[in-house]
Amino acid sequence: MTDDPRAALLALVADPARRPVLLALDFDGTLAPLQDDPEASRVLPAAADALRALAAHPDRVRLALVSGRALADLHRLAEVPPGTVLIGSHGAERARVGEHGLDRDVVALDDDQAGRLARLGEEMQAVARGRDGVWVETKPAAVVVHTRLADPEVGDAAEQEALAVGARLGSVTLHGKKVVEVSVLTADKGAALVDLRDELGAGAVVCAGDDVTDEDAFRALGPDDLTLKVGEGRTVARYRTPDPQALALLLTDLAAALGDAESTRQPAAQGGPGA
Ligand SMILES: O=P(O)(O)OC[C@H]1O[C@H](O[C@H]2O[C@H](CO)[C@@H](O)[C@H](O)[C@H]2O)[C@H](O)[C@@H](O)[C@@H]1O
Repeated sequence: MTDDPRAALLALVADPARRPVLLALDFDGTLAPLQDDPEASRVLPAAADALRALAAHPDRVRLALVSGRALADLHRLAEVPPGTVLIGSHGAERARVGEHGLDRDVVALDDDQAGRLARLGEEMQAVARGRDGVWVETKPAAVVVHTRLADPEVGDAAEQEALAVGARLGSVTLHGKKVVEVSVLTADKGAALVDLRDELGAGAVVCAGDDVTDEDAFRALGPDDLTLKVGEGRTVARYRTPDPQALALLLTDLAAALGDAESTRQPAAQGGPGA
């Protein structure tokens, strides 16, 4: 078995027995380099071009973004091609990108969940209050405390308090990169990805991500799938690539390989030269 993710990826997608391959990609830190301001996050241009090219081969590859972002944010910022499935809020939200908008599921909270979400919002605002660089993001089923802009000791103290709030009020608490997210639902990226794979009848999954929540997705997959950690840090993923730029190159190579396969097939199918 190779340690080269490029060779493994191209071999997997070339195997007719594995079609279609579900290409499931995290957004922040994977397709989009991390930013101080989450509103500034965008898919790298080379990766965006590759995704558009890959979307032209739905018989070979299906695209999904699997993110912790609220679905509406993910759709607005990622600008992925029609046909792409968006999994947001770490699996709690899902939609498919259409030509004219989102075909989406709605998050339904019961009274207990809605009540805990409201209290989480209030208590997390109290955690951030008076701490420079600490701020709160609200999602349909979760509240997030961000500390990337804070001094390390200020951020660490805020994260510890946020974790304690999560232990009291949350169903799931995630401690990611300079972020504590508390959800009132029990979704995770792994369960959402397995559901999507089964629904699509995918022959294999390629999954890339950079943060601790992506480990849920890696763990949920099998030895015949391809898991790819982006960047440093402990992982259960089989392969590693250094950064989003390197991932964009892999996607570019994959799109080129599918394009080449298409262009070598077409002349014969259309009665072209040599037919
Ligand atoms: O699952 P992901 O697509 O990786 O989303 C995880 C979280 O991403 C965002 O926060 C992270 O990225 C920000 C922009 O680069 C960065 O400023 C922040 O420190 C990171 O934690 C997003 O704001 C969260 O809602 C997502 O859960």
